[in-house]
Amino acid sequence: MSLLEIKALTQNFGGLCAVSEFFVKFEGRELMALIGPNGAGKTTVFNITSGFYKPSQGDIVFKGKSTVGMKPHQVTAMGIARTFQNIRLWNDMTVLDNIRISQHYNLGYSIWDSLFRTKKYVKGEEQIKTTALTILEALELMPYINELPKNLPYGIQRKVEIARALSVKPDLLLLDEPAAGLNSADVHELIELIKWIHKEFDITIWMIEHQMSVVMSLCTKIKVIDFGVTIAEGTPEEIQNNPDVIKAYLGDENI
Ligand SMILES: Nc1ncnc2c1ncn2[C@@H]1O[C@H](COP(=O)(O)OP(=O)(O)OP(=O)(O)O)[C@@H](O)[C@H]1O
Repeated sequence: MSLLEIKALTQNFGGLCAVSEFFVKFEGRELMALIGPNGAGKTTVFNITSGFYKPSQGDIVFKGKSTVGMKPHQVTAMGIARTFQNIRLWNDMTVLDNIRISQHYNLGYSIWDSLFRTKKYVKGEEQIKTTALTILEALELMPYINELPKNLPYGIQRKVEIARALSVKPDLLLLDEPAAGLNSADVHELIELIKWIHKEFDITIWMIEHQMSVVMSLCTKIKVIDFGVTIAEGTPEEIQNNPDVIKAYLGDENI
C-alpha cells in the first residue's frame, strides 16, 4: 500500500482550472519536490492534500483511506503535517505554547476534564509538554522557548514552524516554500536541517520550493506543473535538462 496516492485531482475556482488531473504516488520515505512557475497550482495541491480545500474532482488516498471531505485537523490526525508559504505562528504565544497548542487536536479529553483538571487532563498536558520539549531540543530551539515568535529572526521562526509540524508526529511532512525569505546562510542551514529531519524522523517529505539549489540538493524526484498541468517528472538531472521545463520557466525565446 502506498503512503499517499493522489489520483486525477482537479481544482476549479469559478472559471479557472488551477489544478488539472494531478497525480502522484509516494511509497514512503521519499523526499520529493513539486515545482513550477508562480500561479502554477502548487499550493492548491498542498491545500487539498492537507484538507484545507475539497477538490472539485479526484481522490487523495492516505494510508489506504480517502481523505476527501476531511477537515484539516482530521488529516493531521492521520499523519499529514504542513508548513505554510507565509509563516503562520501564534505571535502572542511563546514558542513552547505554539508547539503545545498544535497537539491539542488529538487529546481525547473533554471540556469537563480541562475545567476540573482531571487526571486524564493532567496526564495529557504532561505528555504534550514532553513531546514539545523533545522536538524543540532536537531542533536546537531551547534558547527560544519562552520567546514570542514575532521577536525572533525569520530563520528561527521558520524552524519553529517546522518544529510545530513535527510535533504531531507526521508520516508525511509538506513544506511550502521553506526557503522563502531566508538569507543564504539560513538557506544552507535549512538544507542540512531537512536532510537531518528526513533521516532522523524517518518520514516522507514533499516540498514546494522556488530555490533550485534547495531542490537540487535535497530531492531525488521532482514533479513540475505549469498552469495546473503536469509537464515533467524525474530526477534533478532529468528536470534540469527538460525543454518543457525550461520553456515554462524562461519562455520560448530563451531556448
Ligand atoms: N482560493 C482561491 N480562489 C480563487 N483562485 C485561487 C485560490 N487559490 C488559488 N487560486 C488561483 O489558482 C492558481 C494557482 O494558485 P496557487 O497558489 O496554487 O499557485 P502556486 O503554484 O502555489 O503559486 P506561487 O508559486 O506563486 O505560490 C492561481 O491563478 C491563483 O490565483
